[in-house]
Amino acid sequence: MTILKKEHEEQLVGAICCEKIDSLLQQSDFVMVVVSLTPQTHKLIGKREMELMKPMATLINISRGCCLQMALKRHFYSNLGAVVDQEALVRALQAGVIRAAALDVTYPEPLPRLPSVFSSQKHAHDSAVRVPGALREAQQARRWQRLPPPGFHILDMEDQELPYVLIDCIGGKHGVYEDHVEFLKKHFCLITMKEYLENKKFLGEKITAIYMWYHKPVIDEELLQILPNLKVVANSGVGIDHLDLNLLSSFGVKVSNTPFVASMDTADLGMALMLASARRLVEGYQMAVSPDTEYFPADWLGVEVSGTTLGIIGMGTIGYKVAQRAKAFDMKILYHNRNQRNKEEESAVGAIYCKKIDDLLQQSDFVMLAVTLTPQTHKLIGKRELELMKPTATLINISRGLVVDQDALVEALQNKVIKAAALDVTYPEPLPRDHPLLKMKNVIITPHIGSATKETRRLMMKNMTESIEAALTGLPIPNEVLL
Ligand SMILES: O=CC(=O)O
Repeated sequence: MTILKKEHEEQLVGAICCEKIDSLLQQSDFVMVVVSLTPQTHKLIGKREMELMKPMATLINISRGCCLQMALKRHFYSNLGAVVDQEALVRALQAGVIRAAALDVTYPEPLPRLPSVFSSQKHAHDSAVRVPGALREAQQARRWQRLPPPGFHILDMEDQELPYVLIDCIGGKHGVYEDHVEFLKKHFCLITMKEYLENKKFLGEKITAIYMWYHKPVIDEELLQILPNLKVVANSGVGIDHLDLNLLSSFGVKVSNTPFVASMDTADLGMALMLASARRLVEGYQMAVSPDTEYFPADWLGVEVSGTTLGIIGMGTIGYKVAQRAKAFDMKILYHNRNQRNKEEESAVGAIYCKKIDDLLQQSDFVMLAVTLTPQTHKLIGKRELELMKPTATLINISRGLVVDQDALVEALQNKVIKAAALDVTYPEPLPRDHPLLKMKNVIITPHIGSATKETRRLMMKNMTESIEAALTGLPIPNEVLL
């Protein structure tokens, strides 16, 4: 807040000083508490402050939950304890005043085991302090399933003016999000797979586009044969490895994807996986909430990220955004890519090109995979490549599971050829529940969530709409995937 007084320091990091804490609280999506605990900062963030925060905001505390000296001298500081008023925080989280909290510090430490809102709530096994927002979203998702799909009327005159676009279904686990439907219905007459199957002959002739939301509906030759007027498949996300581009092209069907909107979120997730793996976040969380924890051991260590070497394999839009983020962590950045980036792009992030992937593998502390899955990148990282990596290195995969030879990875982790892995993607997805990767402490796995944020998914939907409209009016298709 008030520490960055000098203008040049502010400019260096692009920080804006808020003289009043209130204005910071009101504007921030994430509020990170980094102050020392003093009598002045004691319970600096209380009920009033939390109520000033956005309902979607997250409070992060890496300063002090409690100060040992103060705890010891509790009789002197009977009303001292922490920078955050923890009781107020619990109430704020329970009431949905703020979305979430992420705490490296609490008072006391560890928190009392049971009963405690931090360890005893219904969803205490989730990897975060309770998040009322997430509960709300789950309830909403359930509500979607209960609602009948929005009506589709073939005879509606207004609908007939709109292009007929095939979707898989609405709502549920795999369907088009219900809150996207209002927007989509302004542009298209949406036909669900179920409706199409019930009226194949009529609708087959009318459908001119497929809106492929997370790989659904599945497109095969049989479907293409029944859709003679199909012009375009708009695919959500970046990866198109689930599509047979040659087959689509042989039917004269164009394809688009949404490579740019998903790149920031995917790069963020790459960083999150790298940090979480290095700092053993998942294990740490489990220790913090375990009913058996009596003290926090001082010999429980992770490895540092700042100042180490990151090797990025695949320097496309996502890889480059990872590099931009890693630069802020003072990392040495190596990259391997089919094509070398130009000098300006390289120096903007301080990245060094490795023409040979082997050089990158040998030098990196973290190897991050951000390539597209193609026949050339299929099992790009196998036994040989893993053996080239440092025994202290971590492999992070935010691209596609099949870029890595998964059996070789299991073996490398078991034999300590490399230290750890953090994977957003595997094959298959999800992994069979008895898969060895699921049992390893040095492996973090997330459920393919690179682009899984509300805003990005909405932007994706808008991109897909633009691509369909362009294709149907004969305009150049934004983000057309070329063979
Ligand atoms: O994996 C996600 C995507 O391809 O966008």
